[in-house]
Amino acid sequence: MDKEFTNDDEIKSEIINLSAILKLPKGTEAHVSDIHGHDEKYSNIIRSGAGNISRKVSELFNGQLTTINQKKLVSLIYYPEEILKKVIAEFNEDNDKEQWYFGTINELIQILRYVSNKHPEHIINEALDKKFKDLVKELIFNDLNAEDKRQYYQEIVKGLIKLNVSNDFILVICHAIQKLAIERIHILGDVYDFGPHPDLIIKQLGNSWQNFDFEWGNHDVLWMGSVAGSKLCMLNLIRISARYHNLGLLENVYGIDLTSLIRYALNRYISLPNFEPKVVVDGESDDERNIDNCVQQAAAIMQFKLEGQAIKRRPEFKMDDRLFLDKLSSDRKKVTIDGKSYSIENGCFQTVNPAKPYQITNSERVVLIDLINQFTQSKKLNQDMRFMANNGSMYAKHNDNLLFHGCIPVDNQGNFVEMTLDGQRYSGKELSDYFEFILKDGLRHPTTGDCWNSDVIWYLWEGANSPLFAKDKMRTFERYFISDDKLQQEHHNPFFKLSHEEWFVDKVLKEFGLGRRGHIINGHTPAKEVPPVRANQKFIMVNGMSESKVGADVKNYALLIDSYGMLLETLKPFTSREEVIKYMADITEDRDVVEYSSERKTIGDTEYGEDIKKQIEFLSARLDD
Ligand SMILES: O=P(O)(O)OC[C@H]1O[C@](O)(COP(=O)(O)O)[C@@H](O)[C@@H]1O
Ligand SMILES: [Mn+2]
Repeated sequence: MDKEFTNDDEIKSEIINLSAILKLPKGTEAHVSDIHGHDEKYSNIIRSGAGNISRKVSELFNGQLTTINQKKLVSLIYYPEEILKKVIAEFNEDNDKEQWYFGTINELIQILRYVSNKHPEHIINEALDKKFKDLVKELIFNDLNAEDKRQYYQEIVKGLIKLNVSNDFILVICHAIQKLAIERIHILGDVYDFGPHPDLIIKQLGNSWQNFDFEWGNHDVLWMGSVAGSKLCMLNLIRISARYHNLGLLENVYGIDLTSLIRYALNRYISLPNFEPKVVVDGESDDERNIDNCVQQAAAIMQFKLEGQAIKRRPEFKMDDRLFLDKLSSDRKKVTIDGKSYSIENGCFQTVNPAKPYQITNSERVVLIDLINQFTQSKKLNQDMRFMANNGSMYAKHNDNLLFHGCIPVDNQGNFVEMTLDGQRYSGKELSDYFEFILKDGLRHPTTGDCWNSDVIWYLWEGANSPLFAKDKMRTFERYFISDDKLQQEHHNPFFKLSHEEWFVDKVLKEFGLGRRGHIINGHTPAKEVPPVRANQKFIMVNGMSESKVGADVKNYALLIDSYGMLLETLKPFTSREEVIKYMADITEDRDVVEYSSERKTIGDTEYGEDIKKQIEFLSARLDD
């Protein structure tokens, strides 16, 4: 309890206040996923309240404002700085401009009032910039349409225009609407990957007004694992960064000097078609493409070697079928897999010693030591990864719902898969708990040597029983070198097939101590052909934003849970901030009700409400003393 009370009256007043909060409608939660480092896309989601703001606007103004005027209002709320400039520049007459201010401020105040009605006054106070706090509150708590108040309101707006502060006033209201539209944001993994600025997402969250939590994704683990000292996590991360022309993030943001790696890569490798970076970036030079290509090869080969060592060190991971370097033919043009010989296309195995294929060379060792020291010591990387670790978990339970990135590994019958790790058997919830313990422990005790923590953290990236990877094998080797569709295919854990069945969802919820009225909400897997809502509305797959990786035909979603139920927002493909502003594009393409109850949920029905009830009990006990 933070507050100090000096007398019983103060305690009584607090009890009354807290009891009243319990009766307010439950705040809106937003679930998004797979941001993959695209900060502008993330910002677009936050500014639009994950679709909640346009919904509020249409609820309020359908029948009053045309669709185009609603659209203009909505984009003003999302990007007030830019849209204001654009709109104001279009007025020739002062009178028109004045009328616009009158109308717009009135509409914005109505929206702010609407999104405020769920929040206790102290939250509204926090959401408002102190510059105009009293004035805005005066307006939102009054009915401006009442005859005697209209005059009063008009004088206020006239004053704002006369004193030339109406733009600032609009900014304050728009920002407050953005803040109050969502109470908590759940980020279902893969904040990091190939996108240009995951660091800016972390920065935004650091200043976040909303409550938030991460449910880590497999890519996040690569980044956290690198800081914990896992060379395998680091090599995968570098390989992917080069593949998507994103090494600049490491160099410019995280201060990792890649000189030794680049020099080594250019020395030992020449560009190959199978290592062509997967994106073409405006203004990128041939030299840069060559670097991306060769670095990818250098990282891939070191990865395959160190993977071989880890697989042999850890038989319990059961990954022997991922050992390839000892199955190359002597001319390195063929590889034997499951007794069958396959042609290697564009191999780059010149540093692989046939006698000791998993041994790294001296030059590789020098590069690796340089890099892993830098990764574990980068101040900024440490800060951001600790932020991810401290605000995240393998899964979260929130108001009866179970949230995670990928899956809970099961067999075809839906039995939780057992793994023996460090002499103990784990499955289901306990397996996830164990992985979380190891990841956090690894970050608390970073070490660049080959240790248990590092190996387990790497397993989380690509092991068959990793809840975050959620597939059988990561076919990196096959996808680079063997042109055989079947061999390149990765198969999802049976969890996904079973996720259509209600009994199975109930079973998973039970495993995590949750009841049958809960839901499973996850990300990771783009819903291409399959519906995102399954198992009698108990399973919702929110794949937020990975269309840039898997193609534009994949739908993006955000799930909103408010006091009435659940809404699935189908998000429009995001191009860029400039385009969104230019076309005044809304975020939502479609909106589906997943669950609706006319009986509104209150804060009293939530976990936050449970905390408040405990506080009330505690305070009441003090009164009885
Ligand atoms: O498209 P790329 O760059 O080849 O990456 C494919 C790899 O990414 C993964 O899909 C993992 O990334 P996601 O978590 O974003 O799906 C692997 O399963 C797969 O091998
Ligand atoms: Mn993922």
